Amino acid sequence: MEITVEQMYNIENKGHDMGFLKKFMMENAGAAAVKKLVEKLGNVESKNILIFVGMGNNGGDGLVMARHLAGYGAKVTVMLLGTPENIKTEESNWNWSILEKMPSVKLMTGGTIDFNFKPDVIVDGILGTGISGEIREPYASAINYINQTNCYKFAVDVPSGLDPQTGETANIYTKCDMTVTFHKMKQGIPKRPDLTGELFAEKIGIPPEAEEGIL
Ligand SMILES: NC(=O)C1=CN([C@@H]2O[C@H](COP(=O)(O)OP(=O)(O)OC[C@H]3O[C@@H](n4cnc5c(N)ncnc54)[C@H](OP(=O)(O)O)[C@@H]3O)[C@@H](O)[C@H]2O)[C@H](O)CC1
Ligand SMILES: [K+]
Repeated sequence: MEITVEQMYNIENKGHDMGFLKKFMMENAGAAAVKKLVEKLGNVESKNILIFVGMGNNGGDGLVMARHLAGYGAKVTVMLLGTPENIKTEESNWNWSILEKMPSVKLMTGGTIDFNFKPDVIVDGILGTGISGEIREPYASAINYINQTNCYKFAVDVPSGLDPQTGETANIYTKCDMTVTFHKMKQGIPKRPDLTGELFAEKIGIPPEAEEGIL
């Protein structure tokens, strides 16, 4: 079953109100994404994994992935596309704070695209269901870097720049090898298999009762 982005936000909010906090959804989303990525790649130990993180909860999912991937022994670098004080949500901030206590994860901020290593894997945690309009900097430079870099690319929830509701693309967008969306498939995502690559919808523990009156 495919649902609308509006339905997804309503289900998220109802689940949160039931006590299954967005922080728990984010944890399960990041964990599910890492499970699929590691299943696909096999051993990620010592692999250079570069995670681009937007300032919203798509970025938050990327922050959770960073922590889990460090646990698998990957060499993780997080590029926050802004400054930590401008992280939009409490649940994203919570995960950023954990990473600040983890020397095993390299944190970069501000969005200046300049790395002294070639990534084996890039994770696109830039934009998800909160996308609106032309892609602004530094998100645009990050998307261009991802498309210009030859490595395995993984999209969190949806390739950034692809509208998960309509399946239309913004002025620029990422082209990925795998996409993991959460809870249920959003209507626009399956329209662009050329951008999503292998596509999965993973459950993240939202109570089925959170869909009552919405689906
Ligand atoms: N569905 C679920 O059960 C869960 C979903 N999760 C993840 O949450 C995101 C949606 O998070 P949200 O914070 O609502 O939105 P995004 O992170 O996608 O984007 C918002 C940020 O992006 C900026 N933005 C928006 N459009 C543009 C643009 N064209 N150019 C540049 N920047 C843009 C926006 O900035 P503003 O200034 O506009 O506020 C925000 O900073 C969903 O996709 C999932 O990944 C939960 O984490 C887990 C459960
Ligand atoms: K994304």
